[in-house]
Amino acid sequence: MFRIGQGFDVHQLTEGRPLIIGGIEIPYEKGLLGHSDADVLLHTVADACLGAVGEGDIGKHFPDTDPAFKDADSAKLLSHVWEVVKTKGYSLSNVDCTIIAQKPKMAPYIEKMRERIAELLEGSIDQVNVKATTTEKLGFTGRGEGIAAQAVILLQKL
Ligand SMILES: Nc1ccn([C@@H]2O[C@H](COP(=O)(O)O)[C@@H](O)[C@H]2O)c(=O)n1
Ligand SMILES: C[C@@]1(CO)OP(=O)(O)OP(=O)(O)OC[C@H]1O
Repeated sequence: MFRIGQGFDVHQLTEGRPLIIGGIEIPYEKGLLGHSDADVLLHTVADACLGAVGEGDIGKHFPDTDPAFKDADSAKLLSHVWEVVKTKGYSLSNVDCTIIAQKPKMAPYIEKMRERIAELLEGSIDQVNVKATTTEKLGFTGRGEGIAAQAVILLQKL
């Protein structure tokens, strides 16, 4: 039995924060703003996982009003979500993600992101795809005001 889920997330770019995407710190003049470390890609994957198993979204599991999640490592949040998925009897078939960012260039970091996501979802790198696109300078991503990410995941019953 298969279950599909999709995720979408956006965080604002601001000065004075590290840029962490897919569990990887990327050298850049700005970082993403959030209650947690604001890892837009791991949040998106977590939401896709929760969607696939009908468990709501990360805001339900980790409220942004809870001080426990202030500056939280999103890898830990995704690991917790993955435990929920496993408890329901599912394993990873594959996940496909897109980062939407005008800058910086993601290409040098994509393989490391795939490795980290595969590790967190207890799969192999060939089960994880990460892409990046600009929006050709259009919209909030194109103006460099924020970064968005989306993901589609397929889970299979163990
Ligand atoms: N932040 C980004 C955006 C894009 N890339 C890579 O560049 C390719 C071309 O992007 P377009 O938006 O012009 O289609 C894209 O396919 C990615 O390989 C990137 O590394 N980082
Ligand atoms: C991750 C959480 C944790 O408090 O906070 P944020 O970093 O603000 O990220 P968001 O994508 O808005 O999701 C809400 C929260 O679950």
